[in-house]
Amino acid sequence: MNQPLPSRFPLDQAPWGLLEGLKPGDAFFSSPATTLLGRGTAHARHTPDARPETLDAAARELFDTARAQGHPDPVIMGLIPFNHADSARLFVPRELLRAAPGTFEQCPASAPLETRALAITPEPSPEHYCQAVDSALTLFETTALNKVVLARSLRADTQAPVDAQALLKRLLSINPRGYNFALPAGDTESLVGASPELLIRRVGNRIIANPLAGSVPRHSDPQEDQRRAEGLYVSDKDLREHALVVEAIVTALRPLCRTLEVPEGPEVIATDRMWHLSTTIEGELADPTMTSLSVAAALHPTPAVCGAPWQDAHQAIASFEGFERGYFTGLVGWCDATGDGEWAIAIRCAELAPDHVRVFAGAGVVPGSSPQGELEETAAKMRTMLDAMGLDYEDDATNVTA
Ligand SMILES: C=C(O[C@H]1C=CC=C(C(=O)O)[C@@H]1O)C(=O)O
Repeated sequence: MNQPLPSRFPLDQAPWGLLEGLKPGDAFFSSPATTLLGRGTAHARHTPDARPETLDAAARELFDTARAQGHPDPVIMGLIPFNHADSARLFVPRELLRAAPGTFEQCPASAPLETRALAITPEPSPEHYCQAVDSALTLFETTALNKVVLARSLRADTQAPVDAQALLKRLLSINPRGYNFALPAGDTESLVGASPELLIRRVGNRIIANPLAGSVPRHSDPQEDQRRAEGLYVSDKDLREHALVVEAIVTALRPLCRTLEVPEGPEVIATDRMWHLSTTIEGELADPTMTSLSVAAALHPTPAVCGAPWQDAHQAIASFEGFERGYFTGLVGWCDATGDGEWAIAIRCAELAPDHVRVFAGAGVVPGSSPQGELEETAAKMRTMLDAMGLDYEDDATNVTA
């Protein structure tokens, strides 16, 4: 299922050429299956909330409006927030260009950006984060909560706006096989990232999900790096953390699917900075009219970004995390008028604003987690974006006394 999507659209040019055309206000999404550049906006909906029914209704309206105005084959691109109470941004681009996937590896290597930061502020502080993990560990003993994903962010005030196109080029040269994206996230903001995680791809009645959970930072020494990957395979804590995600996705997909293939155990995959436990689940939809967006909305948020049970985890995040996630740990992707599409989890990403950037990362907390371990995991995850922007930041170890 990682071969190019059978395209009903002409392939306009090589992927790299597509990226060269990215302008402020445009939307770019590349995956192992396709590359899309949405130029401008023909029709948009900023939904009042991100509940599945609201998203479905907004998508139907967008397709109807686009067709009524003469668009023969509209495609929706968009950002869906973590929180169901927040607004999603769905839009049909004025012009859509598509390229075949997979040739980013042959593209010229791009250097990291040289971002000048006036100040870098952790929001919340490392100390607050460690206390949040500690509070979650207490909840495991006293409530039904089994897992919660706790996140934090860094705000870097910048002298000049970070260039989304240059940042994407760098991300594609270090993560050519991931889900790389840049989409407008506000009047002057955009969300740019290199996610390793596919929530759902639909091609006809076939679907594929690729949840990740259970992680360890990579190491510059190849032997130690290998040792860490092997350790992840047998880490009880990480396998439990992973199993909860697979279980939730399988439970949500079963009623939607005629067939579902679930491997017995996870494999280990690498990004530039992390090793992750990964499971590829494939199935055949029972109702082939169900769109990629509807399937994504039915699954979101999985315990890879929220926790289990869902309501308890959501409550713990609202009580302990101390910042608004917005589109971070939401969804980014596209859906065409036949329902085919891809929705990746919006992680390993940064929000770019004219005078600052905000980088995010979260980590799954389960019984057996340690505050320091999760702090280090989130620091390592943030490095993908910090390195690409050329920003230096280390948590101040003296702050961290949970
Ligand atoms: C929430 C994030 O990662 C999720 C996805 C992969 C592995 C994860 C983990 O091992 O904790 C998280 O569930 C993030 O990267 O910010």
